[in-house]
Order: sequence, then structure tokens, then C-alpha cells
Amino acid sequence: MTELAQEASRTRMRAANPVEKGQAARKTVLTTAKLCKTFSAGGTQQHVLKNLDIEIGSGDFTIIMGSSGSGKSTLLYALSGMDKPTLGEISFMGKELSQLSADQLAVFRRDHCGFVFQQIYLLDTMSVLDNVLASGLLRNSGRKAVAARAKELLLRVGLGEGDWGKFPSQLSGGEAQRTGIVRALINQPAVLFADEPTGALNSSTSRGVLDVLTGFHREGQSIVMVTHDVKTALRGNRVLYLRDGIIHGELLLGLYREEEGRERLNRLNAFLESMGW
Ligand SMILES: Nc1ncnc2c1ncn2[C@@H]1O[C@H](COP(=O)(O)OP(=O)(O)OP(=O)(O)O)[C@@H](O)[C@H]1O
Repeated sequence: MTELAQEASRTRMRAANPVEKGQAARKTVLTTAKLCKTFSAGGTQQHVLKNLDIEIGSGDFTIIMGSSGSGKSTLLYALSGMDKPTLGEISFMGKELSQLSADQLAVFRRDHCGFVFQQIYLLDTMSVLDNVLASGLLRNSGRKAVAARAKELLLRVGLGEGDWGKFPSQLSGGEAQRTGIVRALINQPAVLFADEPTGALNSSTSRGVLDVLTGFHREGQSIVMVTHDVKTALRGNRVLYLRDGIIHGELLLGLYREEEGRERLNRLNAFLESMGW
């Protein structure tokens, strides 16, 4: 067995039991047990996720990678309660998602999950600030507190007071996505779920958005992000590789530090190569 194959084999075990040296005190926010997702179409069944046991620690920035069609988005939607698994269990902050009715699940998602997608879906007729407030006020928090948090978050992602009254059509792609991130974080979600959040942005704009996500992660925000972009994946502290419906391997990268430069990139590239990327 080559060194890389051994690493892949070791990390496969960590995917099921990620508690390791120095992380023993880490809290778990989400676990899956034998999670399966099967799609049926035209009389055939496609088993996209097969018996996945995954643990997401509080404060983790987990990246899900895999080839196109490997089931990354399907996994993200299942973990976040946006889609129901075919079989298996998802325990999210101690709640078993399969026990929740559709209405309870919608409330759970609103209160505990934030979502950022490649397409940003801001409401065109509302300003930047109102787009964020509209999400924040859904949770019945006081308007004053929500507005204060919205403004603080907007400032932190680089959107100053002069931007708050702009409409989505007046924003650049990066500004729109940073607004989307603030909207996703306004209710202080336990986990921010992101599906290719920089997929529609150019590389310098992407960098700004990734810096924003890295900043929130450093402050303890749990993030689960799907990407097929290596530079984007570097921002995570762990990378799960999905292949043939299972977590084929896991790489623990540690907190993102720009100074690591090529060394981090080389580790990720070597891991991806060992996964058959
Ligand atoms: N609602 C659905 N009905 C039937 N098949 C589906 C459905 N959603 C996804 N699939 C299939 O499941 C497989 C995994 O899809 P998914 O979008 O999760 O892959 P992915 O890894 O995110 O792909 P990509 O990187 O191309 O976005 C694909 O073959 C897809 O066609």
C-alpha cells in the first residue's frame, strides 16, 4: 500500500469516528447513521448515497468534494433537511430529523441552518438591508436587534452604509454573494450550508467571498460546503471525498492559514489524486 493509500485508508476510518488527538473536547453538531439516498427514474434505481456515517463537529469547516454526479449536492440537501433521505438517520443538534413533520422541519431549517448557493436569489424589489431583514424577522426576533445584527454583519463583509439601500440589480456578483452570506447568517445558524458559493464568480471576486467565509469560520461558525474547486476547498479544515456513494476518504487540513501557501495546496492535491480525482 502506498503512503497516500494508507493515509486514505486511515482517513476513511476518521470519517466515521473523527475524534482525534487534540479534538477530544469537540462538540458534535450533526451525525448521520446509515444515510442512504436512492433516486428512481424510468424503472431504474440509482443509489447515490450508501450507508453514510458522518459526523460534523461544531466549528468545523467541512468540504465535500467528488466528481460531477457523485452526489455532493444530494448529501448537502440531506444533511440540511432540505431533502429526505431514503433510509438512515440524521441527528442535528440532538433532533432526529426524520421525526419532524414538514412544517417542523421548515421551522428547524429556518432557525438552525443557513444556505448559500451559486445562484443568490436575492429579492429584486428589496434593498440589500431589507433582503437581510426579511430573513431575520421571520424568526420573530425583535426588529431593533435584527437590524443591529444585520448592519454589523454587512459591515463585516465589506458592505458599508452606502450599499444598504442598493437593490440587487445595482450590486456586483461578489457584493450580491456577500449579501447572501449575511442573509444566511442573520439567524445565527448552527451550520451554514454552501453549495458552490463562488461557482459563478471570477477568481478575484471569489477570493473576497472565501475570505468572508474563512473569517466567520475562524470565529467558530460551522460550515459545510460543496465545491469542485481546489482553491475553494483549501479554506476548509477537513475535506470529505465522495465516490461511489460512500465517503472514500477524509483529509484533515487544519485551520486555513494563508502562509501555508503551496504546502497546503500540495497536500490537498496529493489527497485528491489518491482519491482518483
Ligand atoms: N431529484 C432527482 N431525481 C433523480 N435523480 C437525481 C435527482 N437529484 C440528483 N439526481 C442524480 O443523483 C446524482 C447525484 O447528483 P448530485 O447533484 O448530488 O451530484 P453532484 O456531485 O452535486 O454533481 P455536480 O458536481 O455535477 O453538481 C446524479 O446522477 C443526478 O442525476
